[in-house]
Amino acid sequence: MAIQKKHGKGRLDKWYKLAKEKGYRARAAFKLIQLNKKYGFLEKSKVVLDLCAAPGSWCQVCAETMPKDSIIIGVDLAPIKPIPKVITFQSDITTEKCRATIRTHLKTWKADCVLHDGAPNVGTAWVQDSYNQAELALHSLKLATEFLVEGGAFVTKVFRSKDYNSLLWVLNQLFTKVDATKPPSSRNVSAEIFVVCRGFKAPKRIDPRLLDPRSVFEDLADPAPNNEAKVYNPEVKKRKREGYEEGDYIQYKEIAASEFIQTTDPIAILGQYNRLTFEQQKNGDVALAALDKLPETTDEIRLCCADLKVLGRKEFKLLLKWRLRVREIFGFPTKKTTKTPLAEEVAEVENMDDELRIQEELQRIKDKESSKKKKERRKENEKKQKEIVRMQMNMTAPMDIGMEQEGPKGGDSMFRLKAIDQTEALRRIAKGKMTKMTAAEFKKDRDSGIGSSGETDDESDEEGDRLERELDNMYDDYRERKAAADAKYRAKKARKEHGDDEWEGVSADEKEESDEEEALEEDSSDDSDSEEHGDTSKPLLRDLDNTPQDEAGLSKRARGFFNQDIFQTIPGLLDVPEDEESEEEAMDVDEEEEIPEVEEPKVEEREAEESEDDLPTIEEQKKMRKEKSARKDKDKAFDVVKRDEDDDDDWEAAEKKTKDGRPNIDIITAEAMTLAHQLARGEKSTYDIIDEGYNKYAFKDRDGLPDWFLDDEGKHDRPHKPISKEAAAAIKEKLRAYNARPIKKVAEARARKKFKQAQKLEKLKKKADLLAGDEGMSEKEKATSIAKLMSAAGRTKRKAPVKVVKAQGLNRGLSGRPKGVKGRYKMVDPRMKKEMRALKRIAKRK
Ligand SMILES: C[S@@+](CC[C@H](N)C(=O)[O-])C[C@H]1O[C@@H](n2cnc3c(N)ncnc32)[C@H](O)[C@@H]1O
Repeated sequence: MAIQKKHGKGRLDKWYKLAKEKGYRARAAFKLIQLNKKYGFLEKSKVVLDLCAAPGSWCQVCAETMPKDSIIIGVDLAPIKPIPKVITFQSDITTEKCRATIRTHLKTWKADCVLHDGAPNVGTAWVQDSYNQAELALHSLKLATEFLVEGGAFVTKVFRSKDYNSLLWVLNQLFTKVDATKPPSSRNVSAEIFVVCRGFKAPKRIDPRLLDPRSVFEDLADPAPNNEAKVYNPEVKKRKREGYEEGDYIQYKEIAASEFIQTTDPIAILGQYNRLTFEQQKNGDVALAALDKLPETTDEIRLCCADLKVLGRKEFKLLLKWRLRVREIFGFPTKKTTKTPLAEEVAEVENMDDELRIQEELQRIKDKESSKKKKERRKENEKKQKEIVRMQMNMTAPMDIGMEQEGPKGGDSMFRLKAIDQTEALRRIAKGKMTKMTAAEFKKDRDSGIGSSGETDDESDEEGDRLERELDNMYDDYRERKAAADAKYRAKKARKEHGDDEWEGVSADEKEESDEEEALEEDSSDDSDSEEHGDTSKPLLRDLDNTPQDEAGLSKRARGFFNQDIFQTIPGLLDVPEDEESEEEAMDVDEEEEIPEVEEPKVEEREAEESEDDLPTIEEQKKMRKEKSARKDKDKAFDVVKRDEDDDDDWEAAEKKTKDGRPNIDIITAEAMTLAHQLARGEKSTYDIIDEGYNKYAFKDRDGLPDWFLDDEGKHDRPHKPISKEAAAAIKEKLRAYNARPIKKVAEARARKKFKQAQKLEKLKKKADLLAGDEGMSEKEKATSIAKLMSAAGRTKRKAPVKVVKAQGLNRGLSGRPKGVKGRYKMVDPRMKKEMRALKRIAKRK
């Protein structure tokens, strides 16, 4: 593999050529393109500050990538040729002047992104180069902290050197995300690396030391770590032993043992030095003399101190222990006495401790909670387990173990599958897995030292199966009992007993299915109704039969049907004991009273209302027309009934479906009425009705017939049951009453009016009471004031007259206020006006 040349033509690599081709001023453009491709910070930015921008390829990329009308400011020591849409100026980014110029350009704006690709003049010693680079990066960071918006991004170039970590540490303090990367277009031979920092924290106050190169790269880059508490780590030792420090070319080094005692970084000493010496004469150290005399300074220790390079892990530990003991004797701070001797320097460590403490606390709470939950679960499981055993021994009913969930009315929940399903344990029972699961859980608990269960999985399985079977049986039982109480079911059963399974034209299977469906439907529908359930079937039966039946054996619905005038002539149909009847009457009256009575306006009144001023609005007129046509439709349907009065046979022609295809309920009701009438009068027996069911329409051979034919047949090929005159009259009456009812809107308006009047009256009453109770007034005064009050209340406020607007020309068919009309207005249709006048004329003539 050919090694890339750093100088001469070796520089002209593919990126160089590509940059030329694309018109970028430097190959560096691709570094930004690639960084942005990875982190996408440019697309989101509206303001960018490019520090050390010459010759300007990064500015070019920014102008291309950022949204239109973005602000791009480029600064460099060297001049930058103008770039469209980019502000450039010449300045040293480390100076105050540069900062002020940027401020004048940005005004009050903040940058979304600060870029720094600065490189100091290279060529001096490598160490110096890298330091300058790091320093320049720190300067750019300083500018970034001033101009960046919260959450903004900062991209800087650094060289991997000993200052790199310090810089990274500082960046991490100021940004939420810090990533170091080397884009593909950056030469491998180059030590440069790019750090992309996102989510600027924008702290209100930044410690100036954080941005001061001297503190960052001297103090922080190589701080004396507090290794007090650290256990010996050979890795550390190894790292420290690597090579020689700069300007440190002495191979053999020794240090006074007292230094080792006093230092905060004993591991560094152990790694860097060959010997810990006790030679006092040489050092004249009092501490060393004391140390030398200490009984803790054993021969073994002295031997270890003599040659540190040959020591193993065990010996290092021995020396560290000795140091701690001595420090205690000498009264130096140890881990026991103080946690952070360099509290000021390593303030972050303190924060870390806080964080750790919080985390520990959280973890402790979590553990406590989960153990509490476990305990509860275990208890619950134990309880259920016991109950299941008791149940198997017929000592208890399933609901005692939570199989039953109280319904909203404490209802019939024993077999409400949904409710059962809500109980996790029961879901498991239903699957026959509960005990298995429980056993497994118990086992798990037992393993973890919680709970106990002596059951095996197989036993649990058996139990589960048995429970499931029991539950199934009980459910079947319940359905049987419930269905038996159902009138519908009784009727079906009776049909079955007669061997009339095909009576309804349904196969036995289908019937069974529908029966089942019904049972399920009842299940759910009866849930809310029933009040009790369970061990006794009595309340269940009573609840299912909840449809109130009167003494005549009729349900409320049936009573409503037979209460129609048509049946009044039939003696004994609705006979009930007198007291009960009167009770019911009273109830009816009450019910009637509750509904606001709405009087039907007399024809004259209506006519009076339809004076010129009160002509219906367009909307009302439309509605009225609709209603009129609906009434006409009804009348048409009613024509059929009319015909009956002339000729009963015409009923044969009555259509059971209206034009829109819906069943003609009036005809059907009339048929039902007739049938009921006949049954009630004893003109027909149930047997006759069943017998009538066997007719030519009951059996149809549809095989091979086209759909259109079957459709047509379905519509017309039906039996037409007779309708009696009484039934027709009843329906007619019903329709008349229906037509006579005011439209909903009118009824509502009247009810509103009534309500307001009542409110007004209430107020008046109160006022009159107050006046009457006023002792300072004579009786006459009271009477006159009350009379005044009454007359004032009687006076209605005169509303501004309603303006009548004729709907014609442009106004016709328009909804909303017509142009140039203020206040209340009414749109009238002149055509409607004419029609109504004509109607009046005709009525007069008649
Ligand atoms: C690698 S070039 C920048 C290339 C640039 N990003 C581009 O795409 O065209 C490094 C630049 O840093 C500039 N520079 C170095 N020290 C500087 C300082 N203190 N203030 C301003 N610019 C500086 C140099 O003049 C040089 O032009």
